[in-house]
Amino acid sequence: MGKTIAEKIFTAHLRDEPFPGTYVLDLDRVLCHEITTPVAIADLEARGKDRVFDNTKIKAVIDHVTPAKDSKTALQGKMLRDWAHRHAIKDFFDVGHNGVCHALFPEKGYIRPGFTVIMGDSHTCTHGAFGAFAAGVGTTDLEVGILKGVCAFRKPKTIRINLTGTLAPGVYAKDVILYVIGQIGVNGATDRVIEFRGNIVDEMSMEARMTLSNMAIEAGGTSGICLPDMTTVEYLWPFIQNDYPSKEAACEDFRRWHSDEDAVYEKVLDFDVSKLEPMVTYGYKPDCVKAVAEMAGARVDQVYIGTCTNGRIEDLRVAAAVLKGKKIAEHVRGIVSPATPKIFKDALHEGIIDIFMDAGFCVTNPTCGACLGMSNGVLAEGEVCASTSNRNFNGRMGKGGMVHLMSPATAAATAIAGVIADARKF
Ligand SMILES: CC(C)[C@H](C(=O)O)[C@@H](O)C(=O)O
Ligand code: SF4
Repeated sequence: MGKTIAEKIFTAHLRDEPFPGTYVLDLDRVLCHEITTPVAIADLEARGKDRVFDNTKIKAVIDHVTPAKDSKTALQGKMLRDWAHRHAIKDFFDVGHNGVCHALFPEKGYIRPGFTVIMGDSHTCTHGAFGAFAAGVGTTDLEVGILKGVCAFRKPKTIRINLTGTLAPGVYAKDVILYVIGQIGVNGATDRVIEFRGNIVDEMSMEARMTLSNMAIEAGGTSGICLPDMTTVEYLWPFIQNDYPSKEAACEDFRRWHSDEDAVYEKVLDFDVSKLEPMVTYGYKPDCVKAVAEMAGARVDQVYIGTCTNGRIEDLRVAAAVLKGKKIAEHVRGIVSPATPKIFKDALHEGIIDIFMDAGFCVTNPTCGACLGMSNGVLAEGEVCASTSNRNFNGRMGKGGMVHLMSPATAAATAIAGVIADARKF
């Protein structure tokens, strides 16, 4: 019987099977940020176990609120910083070098096909875009991961989602994933691995695949995996060029992680997305999804472009193409947070930052900040934000505030119009 990519990764990393169906896996990466890791660190310290399994496999960043906004966030940052220094964690990113974890770590080349990755963050599924098994975990698992480099998972049941057809101009990975979540629901993939397949995924850039995988958790998915191919090789090439004689050789090697033709899936879902239109959310759950056309005209107070979903250079390019030479509506506060310092610099050199600023946007340093309503753009009661992020829970960006999720193109058009708008009309 054939195996899925997740099953192959599990087999290759199996340390122990304490109960049937429960696999203890060796970890290639334990990623850390300043909101959840300090809790694990404090507990390890209290238990006299302030150790790390391998300081080269642990990567850490202060990203959620940075620079610190108050004493509490300053302490969270300090705890992570002191811990990273104490254990000589070389790949630790602080003010001036830091960015949103799920954009920064892939950009640094830390994620490879076939890897097992955990982090105390629900959007760890993003890294599945590289053909890795990447999952968000709670404090206890994070502690064990830090200490021993292992994590227990249940046998991976996989839902294969085939995305086929041709994406219409102005329709992006974000529209695809919003549509998929709208179709399968916020519990549609609970405790399941989603394997994204089909020509639409094959044709996507790594950035677009990360957008897709990023939101697997919004359908309950443990991980959202894309199969590694030449696009993966091209993205990783600066980091792997000494390991392979050629890109073709790397690509061939990555094929180890392809699901077998006769792999068994719990479910196979087919979506032809040729007729798909730009999508937007309307309620307080990510599966409350409608076509932008149906929501056009709904007023917004703020437009936020950034985050681990859509704060990458490709996203900023798309938004800038819509904004170029235009001004955002007077009543709209436009905020753009390039997800990493590299993205910020690239955007600067490409003239994208100029376009945003000339349009009336405020450009923040790379941080999660507004995405989870912690800094740099918290909403007031009753306010509405058009956002390129991944969560629209009630009060997510500020108590009493409402969030509409959308693509960077739709967000840019919405900023100009001051109401939800279709970028294809601009
Ligand atoms: C702070 C962190 C635990 C949280 C998560 O796990 O997702 C955050 O990144 C979010 O998006 O809400
Ligand atoms: S950008 Fe938003 S969703 Fe992503 S890790 Fe940060 S807070 Fe979580």
